[in-house]
Amino acid sequence: MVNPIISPSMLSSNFADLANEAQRMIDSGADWLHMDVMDGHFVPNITIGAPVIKNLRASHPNYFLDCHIMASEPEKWVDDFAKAGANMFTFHIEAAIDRTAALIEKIKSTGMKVGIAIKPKTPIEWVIPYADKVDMVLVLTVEPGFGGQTLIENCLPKCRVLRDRFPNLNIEVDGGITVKNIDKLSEVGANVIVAGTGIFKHPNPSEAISTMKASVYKYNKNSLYNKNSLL
Ligand SMILES: O=C(CO)[C@H](O)[C@H](O)COP(=O)(O)O
Ligand SMILES: [Fe+2]
Repeated sequence: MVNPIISPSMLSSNFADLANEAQRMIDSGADWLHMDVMDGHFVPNITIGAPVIKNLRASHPNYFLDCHIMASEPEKWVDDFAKAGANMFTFHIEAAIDRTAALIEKIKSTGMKVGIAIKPKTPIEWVIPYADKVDMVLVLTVEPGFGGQTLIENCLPKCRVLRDRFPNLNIEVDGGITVKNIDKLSEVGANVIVAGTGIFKHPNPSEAISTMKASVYKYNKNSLYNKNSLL
């Protein structure tokens, strides 16, 4: 298995002060920074693109930028994100169902890590054929597009299916996760935790991050080790 990783969603930060907000999360114990990229077409919202990643990379060379690409044509953005300094490029399989293998290879060829994301209503069977070819699978636990939604619990069995079949896979969960429900995610084998509202709106973000990390350790302590660390 792999390491517990906490990746605060910068969607909940003050974008006008992004560099300081990112630093605040790292100082609070974040392992990665989750960057939500929305194109206004795949999802009904627009956020940031590669220029923002480039500026954040320039001011903070060592941060792991975990880019969640909610775009209808993910292949269009691979080179821009690679040049901008993204570490992980996670695309939605719903946007690339007929060309998933080629897209995985394209992302790998740039040196970025590859993730595949699935929406709540997408069956887990769609990603199983690719799970041993990528660095991470992202199981969305809300409909993508907005922060601050409620966790959809019927997404959780997908993590258990993946963990049982792929003990060394990074399984990321994203949407509606807080210190109150983190144990449910840890219990089904998720090891990469994204939280926006659950960290930024917590009175003590550093405490929220350490509570989430402790939960992942607690439920997976017999199988967690460093071998496949992405850091
Ligand atoms: O991908 C996302 C939305 O599409 C966000 O990463 C996610 O919703 C995080 O925000 P919150 O923790 O507030 O739900
Ligand atoms: Fe996200």
